[in-house]
Amino acid sequence: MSSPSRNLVVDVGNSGTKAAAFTDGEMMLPVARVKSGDWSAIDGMVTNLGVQNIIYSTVANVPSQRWTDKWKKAGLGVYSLDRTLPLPFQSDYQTMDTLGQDRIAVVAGTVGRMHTARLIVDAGSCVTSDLVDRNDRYLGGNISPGVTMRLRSMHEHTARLPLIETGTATDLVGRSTGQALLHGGQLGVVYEIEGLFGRLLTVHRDLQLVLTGGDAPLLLPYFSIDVLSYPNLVLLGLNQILSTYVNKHV
Ligand SMILES: Nc1ncnc2c1ncn2[C@@H]1O[C@H](COP(=O)(O)OP(=O)(O)OP(=O)(O)O)[C@@H](O)[C@H]1O
Ligand SMILES: CC(C)(CO)[C@@H](O)C(=O)NCCC(=O)O
Ligand SMILES: [K+]
Repeated sequence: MSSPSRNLVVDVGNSGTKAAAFTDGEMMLPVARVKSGDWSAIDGMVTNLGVQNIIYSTVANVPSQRWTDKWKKAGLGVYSLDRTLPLPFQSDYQTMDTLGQDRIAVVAGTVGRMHTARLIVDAGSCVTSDLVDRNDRYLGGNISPGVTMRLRSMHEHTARLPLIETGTATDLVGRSTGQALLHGGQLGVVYEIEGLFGRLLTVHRDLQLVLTGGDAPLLLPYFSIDVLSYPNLVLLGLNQILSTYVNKHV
C-alpha cells in the first residue's frame, strides 16, 4: 500500500489567497486565508502540514523562484496551473492563455461530478459566469464587477452615495439610500445571473446553476432558481487537476 498522499492547494485571488491541504482527495478544513503575496505563510503550511505536492493558481502574483526552489529542494512536486498540466475538458475560449486560472479550476472542479450543462458562478472580487455543456466542453463565460467592487465604485464615482457594507436585503426594492445601494449592488448580481441563466436555459435545457466564491453566502438566499453550492470549488478543481497528473506521471 502506498502512504497517503497530501497536497497543498493554493488559490491566489485579487482579494486574498486561499489555501488548503488535501489528504487522499479529502480537503482538510478550515481553508486558510492569507494576504495575496504572503508566500511565507504558504511556506509555513508546506512545512507544518507535511505535504508532498503543491499546486497554485493565480490571477495576481506568483511565488518568486526563491520559494519554488526551496520547496523543490525539500522534495516537493511544485505545479502551477499553466500549459504543462493537462486539463480535463475541451474549450472554445479563444485565448486559453489569458483565461483566468481560477476559471479553469472551477470548470475542472465540476468535471466528473456533474453530468448536465452548468453555469458556474464564482462570486469574488469579480463575478465570473462560466458555461460548460453536458459533455464537459467549456463554451465561454462572462466577467462582471463583484459585490464589493459595485458598492465601492458607486461611492467613489458619485458625490452623494455613501460606502455601505454588504448585508441582509429585506425586500426587492429599497426605501432608503442604504437599502437601495444594497439591493442594487448585492441583489443586482443575483438578478444578472438569473437573467443569463434564463436565456441560456432555452438552449441548454438541463442547465444547473453552480455557485462558489467568497461572496456566495451573501447571494445564496436570494435566488429563485435551484442552486448547487460548492464552497471552495477553485481549490477542489485544482486538487483534481493535480491528483490526476501525479497519479499518472509520478
Ligand atoms: N475572510 C474574508 N476576507 C476577505 N473577504 C472575504 C472573507 N470572507 C468572505 N469574503 C468576501 O469574499 C469576497 C472575495 O471573494 P474571493 O475570496 O472568492 O475572491 P478572490 O478569489 O480574492 O477574488 P478573485 O475574484 O479575484 O479571484 C470579498 O469581496 C468579501 O466580501
Ligand atoms: C476575472 C478574474 C479577475 C476573476 O478572478 C480572473 O479570472 C482573471 O483575471 N481573468 C483573466 C481574464 C480572463 O479570464 O479571460
Ligand atoms: K475567484
